[in-house]
Amino acid sequence: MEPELRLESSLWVGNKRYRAVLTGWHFNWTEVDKKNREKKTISVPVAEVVGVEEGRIDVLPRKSVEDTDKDFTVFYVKRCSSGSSYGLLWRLGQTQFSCPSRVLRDQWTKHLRTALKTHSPLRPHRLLVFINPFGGKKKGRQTYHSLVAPLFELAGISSHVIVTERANQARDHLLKKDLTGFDGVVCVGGDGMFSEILHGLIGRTQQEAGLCENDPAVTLQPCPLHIGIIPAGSTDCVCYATVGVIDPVTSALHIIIGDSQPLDVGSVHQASALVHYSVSLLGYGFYGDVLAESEKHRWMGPLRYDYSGTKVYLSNRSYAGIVQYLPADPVLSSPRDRTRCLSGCSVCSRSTERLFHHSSDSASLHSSHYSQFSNDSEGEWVTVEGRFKCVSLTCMSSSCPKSPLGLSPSAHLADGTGDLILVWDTHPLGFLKFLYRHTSTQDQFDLPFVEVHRVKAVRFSLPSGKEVEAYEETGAMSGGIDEERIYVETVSRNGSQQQLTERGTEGEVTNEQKTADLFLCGLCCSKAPAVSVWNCDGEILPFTEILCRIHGQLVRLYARGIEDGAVVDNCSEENDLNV
Ligand SMILES: CCCCCCCCCCCCC/C=C/[C@@H](O)[C@H](COP(=O)(O)O)NC(=O)CCCCC
Ligand SMILES: Nc1ncnc2c1ncn2[C@@H]1O[C@H](COP(=O)(O)OP(=O)(O)O)[C@@H](O)[C@H]1O
Ligand SMILES: [Ca+2]
Repeated sequence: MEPELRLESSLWVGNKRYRAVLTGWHFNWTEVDKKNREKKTISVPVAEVVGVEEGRIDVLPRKSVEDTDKDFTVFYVKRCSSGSSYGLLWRLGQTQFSCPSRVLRDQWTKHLRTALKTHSPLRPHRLLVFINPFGGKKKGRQTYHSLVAPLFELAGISSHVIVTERANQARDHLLKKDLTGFDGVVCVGGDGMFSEILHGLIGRTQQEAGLCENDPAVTLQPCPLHIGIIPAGSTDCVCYATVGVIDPVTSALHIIIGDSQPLDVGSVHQASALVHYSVSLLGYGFYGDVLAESEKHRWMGPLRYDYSGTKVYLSNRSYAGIVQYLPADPVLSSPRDRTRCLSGCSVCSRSTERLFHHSSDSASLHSSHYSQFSNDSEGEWVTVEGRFKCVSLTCMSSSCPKSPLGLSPSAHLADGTGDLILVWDTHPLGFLKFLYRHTSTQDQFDLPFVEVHRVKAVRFSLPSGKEVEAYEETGAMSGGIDEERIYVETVSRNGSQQQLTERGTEGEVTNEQKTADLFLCGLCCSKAPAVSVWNCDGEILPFTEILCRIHGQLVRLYARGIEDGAVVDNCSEENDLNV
C-alpha cells in the first residue's frame, strides 16, 4: 500500500471514542475508554467497503439523517449465518463516524475512496441488467427494484435495465448490440435466464475473436465481461453453487465489490454444430424426462419440478445408450475425494496456472489459453454401454436448495473438468435411495449401480438401430419421423450454422416444446419410449447423440465461491441495516 493511504485518528461513533486506522487492506476502528484502554475492534477489509458518504446517511429509503459537515458514513459487508444453507448471507452494515473537524472528515472520505479503487479493481461502474419478469415466482422485477437497485445506487453503479419481453431477447441483445462501456452483465432470473446470458456473451466473444464455436476442438476465448446473478428463478443452481445462498442482497453485494469467480463451461455439439453451452446439468434419462414433463406445467412455478419428478420417478424408465468419456488427470483431484470446492479453492487455483500457462497477468490469461483438446493431448477415451436410469454431466457441484451438496459434491467450479455420473438401470427403490441421498450428506455415489468419473469430454450415442426405433415409436403418435426431423431448425448466425433454441414464450410453439411434445407422446403410450431427451441447464436439446467438451474457466461471475461457514459471523454487531 502506498504510504499516503495510511490514515489514523480518533473518531466518534455516537458518544464513544474510537481509534480508527486505515492501513494495508483493512479499515479498523477500536473503542477506547476514558482511561485510554482499547476495547472491541471492528475490522473491515477495504475490498468489502461498499461505499463512503459525507454526512449521516440511511439507505432504504435513501435519506440524509442529519446534515453535519464533520460526519461521514461507511457502508460495508457483514456476514450472517444462513441457517439452512451452507453459505453465508451478506448484509449491508453501516457506521456513522464524527470527526473533530471538516478537514479530517474530507481526509477520511478521500483516503477510503482511494483505497477502494486500489484494492478492488474489478468493481463495476456500469452494468447491463436483464430481468426475466416470468422466472420462478415471477418476482424478478420487484426483487431488483426494491432490494438491488438501491444498493447499486449507493455504490455509485449506473445500470441500464432491460425487462425482457420474450425468451432469448437477452441473448440476442448481447450478440448484436453495442456493449461498449459496460463492465458486466446482470441476470435477474433463474438458470435458464443465466444460460441466455452465457450464450450471448460466449458467442459475442468468439465472434469478435474470429473463432468458430461449432468446432469442439477450438480453444474458446474467455469472456471479458463478468456476469452477476440475482436469483429469481426456480432452481437457481448456478447462484447457489457459486455463492452458497439464494439471496438477492448477498448476490448484489458480491457484484458491487467486484468479486470474481471463474467458471467451467461445457460446449455441447451434434455432428459439427454447436448445440448449446452448459454449466449446471447436462442430463439424459431421469433429468431429461423431468424437464420435458415439467414444461407442460410451467404455471405451477418452481413446484413443477417436484410434481414432474414424482411422476417421472413413478414411470420407472431406463434407457439404452453408449457413453464415451475422456478422463481427467486423476492425480489432480477425484469426484470421490470428499473435498469441497470452497472460496479460494486450491485445486481451482492450480488449474488456473495449468489452463493459462503460469501467468497472473490478465492480458496473457486471455491470449494463451492452454489447448487441452488437441489430438495429441486428448488421452484415451473410455467406452461403456448399457441401460441407464440417468446419465448426467456437471461442470460444478450443482448444489441448489433441493440438494444442498449437489449432483457432485466434490466437483470444482473452475478446474477445467466436469463430473460424469452414470446411474445404471436398477430397481425403483434403489433409484429412490440415490435421489434421496441428494437431499442429505449421505454419499449418493456409494451405491453399486452408480459410477462417477472426472472428465474433460463426453460422447453419447444410441446403440445401433435404437434411434430409428425411437422415432418410429414416437412417430406412431405424432405423424412420423419426418415431423420429428422438421423440428430441428438451423439458422445461420454470422456465417456459421447454429442451432436455434427457444423456450417459454407464450403462444409460440418452440423447438423444445415440439421435441418435448413428441417425447411426451411416449409417456401416454402403453409402450415406454426408447429414447429420452437431454436436459441442458433447463433447455431440452433437440438431439440425442451429442459430444460435450469442457472449457476451463470460460466465463467469470461476480462471486467468490462458497465461503466456509466457520468464517466469522458479524451480523449481530450494532448498526446493521438488515436490508
Ligand atoms: C426424493 C427426493 C428427490 C430429490 C432429487 C434431488 C436432485 C436434485 C438435483 C438438482 C440438480 C439441479 C441442476 C440444475 C438444473 C437447472 O439448470 C435446471 C433449470 O433450472 P431453472 O431454469 O431454474 O428452471 N433445473 C432442472 O432441470 C430441475 C431438475 C429437478 C430434478 C428433480
Ligand atoms: N419475457 C420472457 N418471456 C418468456 N420467456 C422468457 C422471457 N425472458 C426470459 N425467458 C425465458 O424463460 C426461461 C426460464 O427463465 P428462468 O429465469 O430461468 O426461470 P425458471 O428458473 O423459473 O425456469 C429462460 O429459458 C428464458 O429464456
Ligand atoms: Ca469443473
